[in-house]
Amino acid sequence: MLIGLTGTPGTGKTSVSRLLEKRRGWKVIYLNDLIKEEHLYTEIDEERNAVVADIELIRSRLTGIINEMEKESTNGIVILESHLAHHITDIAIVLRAYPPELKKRLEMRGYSEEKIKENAEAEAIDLILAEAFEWCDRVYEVNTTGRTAEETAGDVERIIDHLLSGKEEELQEYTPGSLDWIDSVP
Ligand SMILES: Nc1ncnc2c1ncn2[C@@H]1O[C@H](COP(=O)(O)OP(=O)(O)O)[C@@H](O)[C@H]1O
Repeated sequence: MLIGLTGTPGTGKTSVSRLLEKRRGWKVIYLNDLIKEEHLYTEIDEERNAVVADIELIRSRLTGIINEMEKESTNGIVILESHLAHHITDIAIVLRAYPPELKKRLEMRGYSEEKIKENAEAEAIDLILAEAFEWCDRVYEVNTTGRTAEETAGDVERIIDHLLSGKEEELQEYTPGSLDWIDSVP
């Protein structure tokens, strides 16, 4: 089963993925690294120090990788980790962080003022969540605010375990739409 773990940069996708790899033996594809390593992009945006991902190229490259990894992974779970994951997967778990807290996390990571502002504003308007609704069949939302990476990993683990056991009806607490942070960016 392929699960997209998405969310604005700084919400904790990488931290959570590393914890779940260790704890559960689930395979993780760190998509942003793969995009750069294998040039799965159309151009480099020098100004924003970012690349413009080629989603079609990524999709075709991932097909073979995912089939292989599902065979090797515990329970056949493959996590696609990236703020782009929801463009690829049918199931998306969207990590959220209250923008003022997100800003602090990104400051700790040495992001520029401009990139911090851009990401905090994207988080405030639910940008990734809205995209996930557009692209995915099933979307779950995990609020990481005021919690540790360990606790968030526990939330993601609980969602995946319920998907594996077919008990999605017990995942109401992760139903998207309860967060309204539109006025949270100073
Ligand atoms: N509840 C939480 N869940 C995940 N990460 C958290 C949480 N609280 C604080 N953090 C911290 O926020 C940062 C998230 O960074 P990272 O995992 O690289 O995010 P992303 O991969 O989404 O850009 C890490 O330093 C992590 O320790």
